[in-house]
Amino acid sequence: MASPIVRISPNELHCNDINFGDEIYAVGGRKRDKPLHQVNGSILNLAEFGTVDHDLHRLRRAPVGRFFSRSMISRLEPDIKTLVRKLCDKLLAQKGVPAFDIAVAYSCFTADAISGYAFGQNFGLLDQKGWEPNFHEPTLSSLRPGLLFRFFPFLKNLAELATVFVDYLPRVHGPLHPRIANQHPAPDPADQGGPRCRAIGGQGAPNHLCGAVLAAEALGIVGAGTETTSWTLAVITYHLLDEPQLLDRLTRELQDAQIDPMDLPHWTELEKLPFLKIVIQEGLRLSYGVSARTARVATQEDLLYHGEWNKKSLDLVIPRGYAVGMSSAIVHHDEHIFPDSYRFAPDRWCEGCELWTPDAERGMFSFSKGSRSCLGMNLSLCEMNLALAALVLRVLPHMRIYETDESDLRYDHDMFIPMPKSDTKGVRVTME
Ligand code: HEM
Repeated sequence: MASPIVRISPNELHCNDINFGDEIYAVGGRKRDKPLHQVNGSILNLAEFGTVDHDLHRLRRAPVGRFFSRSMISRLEPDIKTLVRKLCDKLLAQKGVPAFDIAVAYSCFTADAISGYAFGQNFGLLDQKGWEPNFHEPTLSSLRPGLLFRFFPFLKNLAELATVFVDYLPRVHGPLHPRIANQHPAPDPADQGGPRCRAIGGQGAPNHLCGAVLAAEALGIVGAGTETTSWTLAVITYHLLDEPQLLDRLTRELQDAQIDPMDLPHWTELEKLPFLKIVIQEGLRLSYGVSARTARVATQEDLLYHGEWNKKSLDLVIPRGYAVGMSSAIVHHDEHIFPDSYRFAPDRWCEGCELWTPDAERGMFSFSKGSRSCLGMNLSLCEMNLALAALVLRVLPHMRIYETDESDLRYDHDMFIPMPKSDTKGVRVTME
């Protein structure tokens, strides 16, 4: 068995021990940078997501984070309910249409939700006739060169060409730039960067960066808010259709609670339904969120690791300045924490049930942990609770899996988000 701490490059360690997770992904003022090599893989260096420095990250996250609290998401809830109804109506109207990828359909829903919130006007992807264009493909295209950028970061300057080619970009990418520009006009040069720019870019953000900072933040939020939630919904949908007894059990729970899919209750009420809750939890576990190893650098303290290896005690000092990371795609398949880990088994989250282990909650890394954990968790939970309740009652009884098996969902390679095998045709379904 490999050591729980393994050196994976001259500057980085990988950790496979959940007991050390709270040290790596610390909170409470313990500073954690992101390694430069890691953020080099993203074109979002100006957004909070791609910010190396702990303090600058706090400065950038605070103004955006306010919009994603539970109370702010509750104010957004009526818009999400409207989109859920549109999604269900549109899926029901696909009767007789050739098989389509349900992950792409869900991506239209999540992209409309986050774009509407970010820009005040959504992309309208659920209003178009089919599922094309969508934000799915553009997101994958922007993630594809990530590894190349890590080693040759100067190549990222090519992304600047997007401004020149904005009119030739896919229809959903093109409007992004002008939309941001219109809503956030360039600041007065006398205004030291402008209040909005300072809020998002950090004190002292130079004027010329303002548009770029806002564009990076917008792209980060729309990108992060689209593919993650939609993939979790697709994974859950596949398993509910593949195992009808799970769908029956969830349907019964929703019916017993008298949930009306045309007049959904508050998402926080849905969250109280025990089976819905663990179905979502299990979907999050098997969709991983981010599969990449995301590392943190403790800049002000050495980290002391105390664990066990080969039945002997293992004590290590990880010097400050050194990157250490974990990956949900590995942790979520730790058989000590999640036995029979590839099986979709919601009951593993119920204390005392088959496959339950006391470490399960602590072993959940889908939204990451600590000061740089997912900013959009509440939005995502709101979307998933509302969408699943309506889909189960209205749509899934008419949906069938089409020429898709588990190999079309299973994690095959990492593109920051988890990717299935390259020749998959997606999680295809038909409507009857
Ligand atoms: C199932 C849904 C989602 C999952 C599993 C998920 C997962 C994650 C993870 C693991 C991270 C940390 C990445 C890292 O360490 O580099 C993250 C960060 C982030 N997520 Fe999510 N995410 C989800 C949905 C969303 C949504 C709906 C939004 C919408 C705003 C969002 C916005 C963000 C942002 C802005 C960050 C960067 C936070 C920061 O660096 O301070 N995510 N997410």
